[in-house]
Amino acid sequence: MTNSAQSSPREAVIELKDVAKVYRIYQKPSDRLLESLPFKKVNSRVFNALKPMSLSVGKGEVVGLIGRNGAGKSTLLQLICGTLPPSQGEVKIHGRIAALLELGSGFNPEFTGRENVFLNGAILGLSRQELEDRFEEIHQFSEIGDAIEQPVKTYSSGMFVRLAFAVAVCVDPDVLIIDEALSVGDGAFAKKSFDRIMRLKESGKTILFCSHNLYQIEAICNRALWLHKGEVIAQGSPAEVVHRYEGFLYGIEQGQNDAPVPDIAPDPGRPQFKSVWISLDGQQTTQTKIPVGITGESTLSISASWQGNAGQPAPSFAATLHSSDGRMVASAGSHIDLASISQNENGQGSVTLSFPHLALLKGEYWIEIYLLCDQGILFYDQQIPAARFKMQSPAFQLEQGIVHLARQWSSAPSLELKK
Ligand SMILES: Nc1ncnc2c1ncn2[C@@H]1O[C@H](COP(=O)(O)OP(=O)(O)OP(=O)(O)O)[C@@H](O)[C@H]1O
Repeated sequence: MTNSAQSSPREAVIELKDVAKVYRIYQKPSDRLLESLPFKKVNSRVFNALKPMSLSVGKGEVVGLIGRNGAGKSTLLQLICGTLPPSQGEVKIHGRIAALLELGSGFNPEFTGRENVFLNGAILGLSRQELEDRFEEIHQFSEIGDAIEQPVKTYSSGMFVRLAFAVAVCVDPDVLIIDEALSVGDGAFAKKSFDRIMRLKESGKTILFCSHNLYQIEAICNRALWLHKGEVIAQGSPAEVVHRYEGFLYGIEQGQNDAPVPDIAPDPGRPQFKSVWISLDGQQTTQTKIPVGITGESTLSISASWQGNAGQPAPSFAATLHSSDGRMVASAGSHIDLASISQNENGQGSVTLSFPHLALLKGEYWIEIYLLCDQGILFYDQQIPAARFKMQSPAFQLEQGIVHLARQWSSAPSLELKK
């Protein structure tokens, strides 16, 4: 892992050399105009949204940008897309770049959806004929129906996203840039979009996206880049970078660093939890905070029901177990364990995950639960915490740590141990 410029061994499709973005901040908006007048002195200060950085992204790489709000992720993506000019340095892109940045950016509000498809496609370098050939696919993908003939200023934000997404993925881009777009749109569309992104990834396209969803970064990317206050703090394998970043966020929660952690907001329209219940040794409890202690012999079960979308694959269910200091002790996901999850034709289903002989040592714990897409990457809903409980393990009273591991001992009255 490194925090300096990193060049990819693959053929580079994105190259940034010493690129920086500086904003001048004025006390009043009118000061910006006044400054252009000769001999007029106004108060302003310089803000480094992105400090000088170099970056090389190879063909077929999927790079995830992480960092807190205001870290410079969108700024970096906009510099790469060319929608923002750098204050210094050079940006080189080899190939066609399609981007999903701000909602509706690149669309002319007065033009119809159809006209915007042609305008956008032309900007991306497609000929009229190529666009005519692809128009039906784009229209179908967007699912906006007759609204394609209406000016886009009449569109809802959902319709905007659908059309923008359809254009971006159907124009056969070499590079796809996505600013948190994986989390927009309703359940069925988000899933379809996500599948399309995975297809682009599998076909060797280069993808750059930013997300606050660290699990998604680890699951999809082959490189992660952590930005903080306009600077690259670390880049390298997603598992390592996310681990370091999580440590930093954990420091924030403990008051050692300086800001709250952003939450993943569930979107309406996506599969959602309906009810969650906990059972101890088969006895259902109505409380999600179990007041009594659980011993190392107990079986703890967590059950959940959900309302999903009819005609969509059943979601995946995952749970994480945390100790009272916030550390994740264990996790389980139906997509990892290849557990079968079923739902009815109306998209309703339920699941129970049991931990027999819960071998945790004394202390307080909590469980978080998640509903994800069938591949276990796209988040639909979460409950944090879903349950809190206290372990009492009289049998292991003096043991220290978090978990009681099954063990065997051997000893010999000599210096030789049996192999
Ligand atoms: N036009 C502008 N003028 C001045 N400052 C700006 C301008 N645009 C962005 N900034 C500042 O640059 C910094 C980086 O912003 P950016 O949007 O890139 O962050 P981000 O990491 O994408 O955050 P988020 O996760 O909230 O989207 C922020 O402090 C932001 O306020």
